[in-house]
Amino acid sequence: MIPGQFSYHRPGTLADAVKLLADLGDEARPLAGGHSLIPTMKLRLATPEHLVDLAGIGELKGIRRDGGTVVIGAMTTQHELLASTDIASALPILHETALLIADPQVRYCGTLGGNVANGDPGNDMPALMMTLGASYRLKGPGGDRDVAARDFYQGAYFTALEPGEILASVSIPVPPAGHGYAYEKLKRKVGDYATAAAAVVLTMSGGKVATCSIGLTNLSETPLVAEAAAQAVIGSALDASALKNAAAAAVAIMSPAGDGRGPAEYRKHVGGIMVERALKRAAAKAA
Ligand SMILES: Cc1cc2nc3c(=O)[nH]c(=O)nc-3n(C[C@H](O)[C@H](O)[C@H](O)COP(=O)(O)OP(=O)(O)OC[C@H]3O[C@@H](n4cnc5c(N)ncnc54)[C@H](O)[C@@H]3O)c2cc1C
Repeated sequence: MIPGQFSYHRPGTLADAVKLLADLGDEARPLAGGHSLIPTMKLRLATPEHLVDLAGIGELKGIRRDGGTVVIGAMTTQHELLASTDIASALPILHETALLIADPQVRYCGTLGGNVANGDPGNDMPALMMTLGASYRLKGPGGDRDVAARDFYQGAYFTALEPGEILASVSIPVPPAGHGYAYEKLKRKVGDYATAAAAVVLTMSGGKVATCSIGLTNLSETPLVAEAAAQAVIGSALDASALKNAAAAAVAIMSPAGDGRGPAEYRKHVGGIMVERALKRAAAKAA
């Protein structure tokens, strides 16, 4: 459980970090909270020769409102998300989801940027970011670009990040006032990754679902957007048959691996239940 040898770098600006990563090449990795990368290095599943610590870069921190969007610096910790009254009021589902990640010790160190950049299908934030229609600002040697969260995840631990690019911030459109939301996560014990989880953001009008977005965590090698499941409830009063149709449409796109959290069929089954529960709870919260 001792990592291989590496050199440690601590740039003070984002520009310096980008330059370092470009100069050091393939064997360099950004280090955020270290709560995924360091355990992976201890298991020798990753053996980077250089770690570029982003902790000293002030421009990667903070939460600010920009019109109808909340912009969150990549190095903002999950604890800081939970402490933010802006997040609690504008993006309550982000508060709810952050609270379901691991335990306080992990949340003090783990960052939003590290959580979404890692490409781990078990992480909770990626599916939520897809549900909310978030986009990621990437900075690299070739300049800046914005990538929609929905286009970012390409395979397990495989994302749209190009070599040398750093995820600088996450921009999240604020859902309309009165929206309903829920993140339902089944886990074996407090602090565990999801066996299956579903995020729902919806609006209701006249007792019927007007808009709906559904995301799924740890039910495939990437986070998923369940488009057909959302379509199955739009226009309905969320009666039993609409809920069943939505769950079935979501299950149809799931392809989890069987692992210590259960066989694939079990995880798909409970994934459908998470979708139903999240829809019901979100609708009950909608104004
Ligand atoms: C015991 C335990 C339980 C956990 N349970 C959960 C859970 O239930 N749900 C959950 O969602 N997470 C869970 N986590 C993960 C944790 O929440 C962190 O979010 C996660 O470790 C990644 O964030 P980090 O800041 O630690 O990133 P790091 O570990 O520092 O980095 C992770 C990866 O992302 C890259 N990276 C980091 N930041 C950037 C950036 N800005 N730009 C480009 N690349 C970057 C790194 O190079 C590395 O490859 C758990 C972790 C532990 C140790």
